[in-house]
Formats: sequence, structure tokens, C-alpha cells
Amino acid sequence: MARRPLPRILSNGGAQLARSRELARTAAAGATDVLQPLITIARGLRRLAATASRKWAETPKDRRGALLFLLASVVLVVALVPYGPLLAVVTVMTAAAWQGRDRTPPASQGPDDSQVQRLKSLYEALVPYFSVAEDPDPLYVHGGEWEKAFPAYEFDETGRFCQLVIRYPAYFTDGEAESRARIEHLLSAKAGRGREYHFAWDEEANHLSLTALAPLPTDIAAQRFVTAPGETVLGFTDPTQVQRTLPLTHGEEERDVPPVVWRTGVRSTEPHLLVLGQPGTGTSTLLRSVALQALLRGDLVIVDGGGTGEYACLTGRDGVLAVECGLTGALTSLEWATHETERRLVAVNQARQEGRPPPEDARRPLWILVDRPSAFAHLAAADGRRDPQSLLHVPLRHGRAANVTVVVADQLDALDLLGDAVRQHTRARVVLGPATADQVAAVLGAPAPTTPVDQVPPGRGYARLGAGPVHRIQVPATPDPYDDATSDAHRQAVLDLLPPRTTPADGEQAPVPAEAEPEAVPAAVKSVTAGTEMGTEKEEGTVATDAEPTALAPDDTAPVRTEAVPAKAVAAESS
Ligand SMILES: Nc1ncnc2c1ncn2[C@@H]1O[C@H](COP(=O)(O)OP(=O)(O)OP(=O)(O)O)[C@@H](O)[C@H]1O
Repeated sequence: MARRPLPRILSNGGAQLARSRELARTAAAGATDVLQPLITIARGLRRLAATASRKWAETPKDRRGALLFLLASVVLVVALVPYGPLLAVVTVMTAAAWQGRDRTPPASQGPDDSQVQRLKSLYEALVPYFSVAEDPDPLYVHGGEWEKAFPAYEFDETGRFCQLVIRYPAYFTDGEAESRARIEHLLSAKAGRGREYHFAWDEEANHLSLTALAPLPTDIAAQRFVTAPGETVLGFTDPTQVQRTLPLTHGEEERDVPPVVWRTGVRSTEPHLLVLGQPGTGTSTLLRSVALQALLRGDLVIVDGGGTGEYACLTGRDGVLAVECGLTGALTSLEWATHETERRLVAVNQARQEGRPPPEDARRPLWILVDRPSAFAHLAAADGRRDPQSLLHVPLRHGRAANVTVVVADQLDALDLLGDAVRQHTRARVVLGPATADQVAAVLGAPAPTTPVDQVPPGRGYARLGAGPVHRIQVPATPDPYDDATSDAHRQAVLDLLPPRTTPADGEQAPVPAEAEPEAVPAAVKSVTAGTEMGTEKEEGTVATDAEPTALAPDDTAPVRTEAVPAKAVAAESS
């Protein structure tokens, strides 16, 4: 059947419509220009009429008759005088044109005195950095013209810079990190401390743009984020860096905020995460936030070297296989995690060879969250036992294919105590709290794009996924709900996200701090991992593992005692 061509309006209608719209817009603009005097006079007449009616309303009633008489007399005289009506019309039109003129005050041109002073002093401060004696036509010279050096600037209501573009001579070594750092340091001091600045170096055009950044929101509470399977929200960042936004509820209002989303799973290029920060900067909070999101679709093993019971709220919850605070429990759980990773790998490979999809029990995400493993390293060395970190080798190396994700958090000064496996395989990185430029660069592998400030709220830092850009980040407030210092709203937000309990109520006690007794395993954990110290003697909820501990990881040399593993964990292993 022959095809009939589409009517032209449908085939290239879009272009035609756009052209017609453009034509109409040009015609309207032309007409406005031509009719401008009439528009002004009409506006003036309206204003005169409004003034007249206001005056009439303000005139007392007993004087209105006299006023009317006066007006009528004036009209009569004007009508009788030669050319009177014509002169009257011209007078009224002139008055209307004067009244109808555009009265919006012209935008202030240029900076005021104090702003000029700021620009001048900044220019003078830059002279030693951007000039050399041999330059025949220097852009920067003492007493020179700042207008040429600063083509664009903007001030906020407090009179400080919020945006500034700086031209610099082509010979400035803008490709060297130290040269840049010197300029950025000077600019952030001169533009006002206490704020964060973003610097964009345009090496081609020899331009540097400084932008003062608004603080990131610190009031975002834990909540169910709208994410796809395999996505975890690490925190929130600047709108300039991320295209996507997440709808968030904040009290009763809703708003869209750009997130830093970390993708895990078999296709992830950054399957494991390392979080570092000074004490009290929110590393445990970030792990708790990750845990609550992971529990939506996966299982969790938590190993807490800090031993302050910050994960007690997760003990015995659906999907939480173990929460370990003692060295023995940590070794047991991580040993199991190693076996489980190996088991999943074998199952996945077998299914592939047989042309089947991987079995469900090898696909359900397993998360291993390890907080402060460096604390265990000391304990293990003192006790002559194996460092639990060494048991992370297999999950870190092979976890991606087995849907096993490892998250490690520790203090910044413990970076050297982290094993090679942790450092090599954690390609998603977060640094929280105050950190020097060198520390940030050492952890993230790239410098921070903004000047670090001394005072930052907990949960503030930088994140980098693989070789991607460095993002400023604020972790959502996900406090320990058992902490008295927590606000009710934030506590309730976390409690609402916790899965239901699956263990008896006697497992609900908060863990005992490990500092008090190095091997102290909290009651909650003991109920799951009891039997650890008792060899093969089994108690309710525990099963002794029959695996050879020394065969766990290729690089393991220290022998490990055969220990019990959580009943639920073994169930998962054998299912
Ligand atoms: N993103 C955040 N928003 C609001 N408050 C936070 C955030 N992160 C942490 N906090 C608060 O800061 C305090 C310390 O947090 P957290 O315990 O997570 O820090 P940490 O780095 O694990 O420190 P430590 O190792 O000493 O326990 C807590 O009171 C916590 O509620």
C-alpha cells in the first residue's frame, strides 16, 4: 500500500511552530516600541484619574459644590478662549506623559565605596603572586587597575564576595597544585573565613572563578530514600555537582535535594566503601545510615571495634545476622562471612556453567559493616590472635561477584593500620570532619574542590566514588536511638526504619563497652554467638562451624580457633 505523506504541518510542524512563535514575538516587541508613547500617556492618564478621584473623595461633602462650580467655570473659560480646548488637551497630555514615565530607579552601576575598597585590597594582595619583574605590561602592579583584573564580581548583603572572576597572567603556573593552593588560601582568607569556597581554574582562558558556597543542609533526618535496588544514599551535596535530586520529607514540607548515591552489586565499579574521620565526626552515623538502607533488601553483619554499643538498636532485627563488639565474636562472624562469600562464588559459578540464573541465596545482598577495625588489631596483637581485618580479604576481593559488600569505618589517624586489602578494594571513599588538604587527598586520591573550614557540623565531609569527582557531602542525621542526647524527631525517624525484631526480648540489652573488658561480648550478641569460648558446646541459637579456619584466605597465616557462628548465618549458608 502506498504511503501518504504526512501533512507538512505534522512532518515539520515543530520547526514551523517555532518560527511562527519567533515571528509573533518580534512583532510584539516592534509594536511595543512603536506604541510606547501612547502606552506612557495612557498610564499617565490613569494615574491622573486616580489622583483626581482620590482628591474628590478626600474633599468634605459641604465643599464639593463649590469645587464643582470652580471646575465648571474653568471649563467655560477654556472653551471661550481662542485655541483654549486645543491648549487644554496639550496640557493634559503633557501632564499625563510626565506622570506616566517609568519611575523604576535605575540599577546601581558599579560597586559602592566599601566594595571598591575590598576589590582594591584584594588586587594589591594578589600583586606578589601574579607579577614578575620582567613583565613589560603587567596586569598586576601596585596601584594598578583592579577593573582589568576582576571582570565580574558579586557581593552578598553583608558586603562579602559571593562570586568573583579573576584574570591572571598566562605565565602563572596554574597547573601546579602548590601554586593553586597558595592563591586559594589567600583568597579564602581575604574573602572571609568561616565560609567554604569553590574554585574553578580555567587554564585555557587564564581565569579563576571563586564562588562562596551555601552551607549544606544539616537537618535531613533518616528516611526511606527513593532509590533503585543496589543504590545507597551516602549523603547530600551541592546542586552544581549532581544532576539528580531526591524528594525528601522534612517535617511537613517536601523538598528535592541532590544526593551522593553509591551503587553496589555485581556491576558496581566501587563495590566497597571506606569511611574515615576524626573521632565524633559521624563515621558510625554514616554506617548506621548505610545499615538501615541495606536492610531493605539484604542481610547484615556488624562488627564494632569501637565497642560503645552504637549499633545496639540493630541487634536481633530482621536481616541482622550478628552485631559483634568483642574480638572473638568479630573473628567468628568475619570467618563466616569469608565462607559465605566462597560458598556464593561456587554457587554462582556452578549456575553459570549449567546455564541457570544464580540461586536466590547467592543473590540476596550481604553487607559486612566493620567499625574501627584498628581497635581489634591492638587487641588481637596483645592476645596473640589473628587480626580480624585479615578475614576481610576474601569478601573484599571477591565480594562483588558474590553480592557481598564491605563497609569499613575508622579514624583518620588509623589509615596506616588498615590492611592492603582494605585500601586496595575500597574504591568508594568518604572523609568526615575537619581534615587537612593532605589528609583529604591521601584518602580520596584527589584534592578537595573547596577550601576546608575549621568548624564543620558532624556528618560533613567529602565523598569520592572511584575516579569520579570529589563531592562535598552531608550525611543524613541517623543517630543512635538509645542515645539520650538525640532529638525526639531524629530518634523516631530511625526507630521507624528499623525492621521488626526476630530474636527473643532478652536479647535487647545494649552492648557493654569493650574498653571495660576487652573480651566482653554484649548480652545481645552472646545470645547469638554463645559457645564461642566453649568449644563445641552449643547453646540455643548457636551452631559450631565445621570449617577449617586456616583455609579461609590465601594470605592467612595465623591459625584461628574453631568457633561458633550465628545460627541464622549458618542457616543462610546451608540454604
Ligand atoms: N549527619 C549527622 N547529622 C547530625 N548529627 C550527627 C551526624 N553525624 C553524627 N552526628 C552526631 O555527632 C555525634 C558523633 O557521631 P558518631 O558517634 O557517629 O561519630 P563517630 O565518628 O563514630 O565518633 P566515635 O568514633 O567517637 O563514636 C553524635 O551525637 C551524632 O548524633
